[in-house]
Amino acid sequence: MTDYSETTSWTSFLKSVSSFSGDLSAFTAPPFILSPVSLSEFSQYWGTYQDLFLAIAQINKHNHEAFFPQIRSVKSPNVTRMLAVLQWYLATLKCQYTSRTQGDRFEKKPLNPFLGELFVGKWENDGSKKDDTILLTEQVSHHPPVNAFSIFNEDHNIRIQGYTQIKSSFSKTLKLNIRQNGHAILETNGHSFLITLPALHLEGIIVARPYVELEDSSYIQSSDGMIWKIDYSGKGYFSGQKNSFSAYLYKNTAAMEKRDKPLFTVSGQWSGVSTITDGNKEVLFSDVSKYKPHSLRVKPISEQHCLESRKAWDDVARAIELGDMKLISQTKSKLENEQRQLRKKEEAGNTPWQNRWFEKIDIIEEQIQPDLNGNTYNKLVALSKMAGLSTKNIQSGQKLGSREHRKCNTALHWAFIQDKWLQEEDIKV
Ligand SMILES: CCC(=O)OC[C@H](C)CC[C@H]1O[C@H]2C[C@H]3[C@@H]4CC=C5C[C@@H](O)CC[C@]5(C)[C@H]4CC[C@]3(C)[C@H]2[C@@H]1C
Repeated sequence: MTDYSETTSWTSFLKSVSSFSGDLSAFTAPPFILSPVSLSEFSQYWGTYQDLFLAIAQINKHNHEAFFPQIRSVKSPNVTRMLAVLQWYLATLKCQYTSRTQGDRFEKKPLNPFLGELFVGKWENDGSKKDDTILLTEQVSHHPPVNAFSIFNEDHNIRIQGYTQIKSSFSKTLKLNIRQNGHAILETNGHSFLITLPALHLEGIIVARPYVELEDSSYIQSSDGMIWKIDYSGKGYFSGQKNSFSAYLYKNTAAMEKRDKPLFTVSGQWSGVSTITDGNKEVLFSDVSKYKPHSLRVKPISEQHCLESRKAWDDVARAIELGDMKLISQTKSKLENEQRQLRKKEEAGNTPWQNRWFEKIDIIEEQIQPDLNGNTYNKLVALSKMAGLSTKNIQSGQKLGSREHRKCNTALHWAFIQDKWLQEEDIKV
């Protein structure tokens, strides 16, 4: 296991980050900390556990008791569905935040997606072609960097869409703090769920072996009224285990605010084993290592469009794999100059870049009404209202009436436009 912490490149890098706050891409980190993978690939983690994702769509009043036989007090399909959503969500956290640090690997700096960068793929499930789950991601903004995604399975009638905009800063103790604007909205068979994005930070930077730790709380608000509140903690938080959490299911937000007794409490490690209170017993709820991750099928680079991530970054990725700093900066500058030329041309011709499959929705100006039967953005307004959460452009999961909510007066969000995908002619999955 290589120890980079004593290398001059890492110590000088640490000196440079201590005055850092702002856009991660403003950094030239040493080659060993650069990842050949673009950040536009990270939205795939929402779909990696296909079995758990599709199970949410399969629950109904006839079969719901079969899903958590070990939990005696589950009586309704809605509660079963909320448990299945949490089980899938916990598995996505393991993917999102630990899949790159298995074994002796450590977190690296992903490539910073260019405006319009696309990453598409599919999970081939057993059934018909229509049973494939499709992943579409698009870098809808470069300043600030925003990645939007849509994952859908037609046969199972389940889809999730959302976007994330990360803001980063280094603390005095060289912890890299990451806050996310954005959200995810899951919809299936008339039920919808608003999922807020957790805050995180990177530990282990001093010793050049960074890994992610989640912090604070996030929420999952169901259109059925119930809400999960998930509190994160880790190693060092009152000497807890790393990747720890406690999730509380309330019948609605009022019960959560009043701190009524939760319907269920699930706790443990989101990257491992967790248990659930069932009456006065603790029973196993989830062991993420038992679930089969599904790898995403991505076309070979030779068949990809020039806007597709792995094709566009191929030269840079090879240079990073060679660890050749000169070649890395040459190939990166080539791509970045091409992008700068495009922006200049658009500005000169007054032809701004057109987003491909997503468009910006102004929740405030367009006065979008809360409507659980409306389109995804009526649902965003309705679910946020149910959860008492802000829909403004602030960190995900902040309460209405919070200082950030009062200080911000914009509410611009990114919506997936299905018709734009149906009319797509150049990009194949
Ligand atoms: C100055 C920045 C720098 O180079 O620091 C080097 C650090 C040692 C590496 C920091 C990088 O660590 C990566 C972890 C990435 C997050 C992982 C998962 C997710 C979830 C996904 O749904 C949205 C994106 C997000 C939040 C990633 C954001 C970017 C992170 C923090 C990378 C850091 C740059």
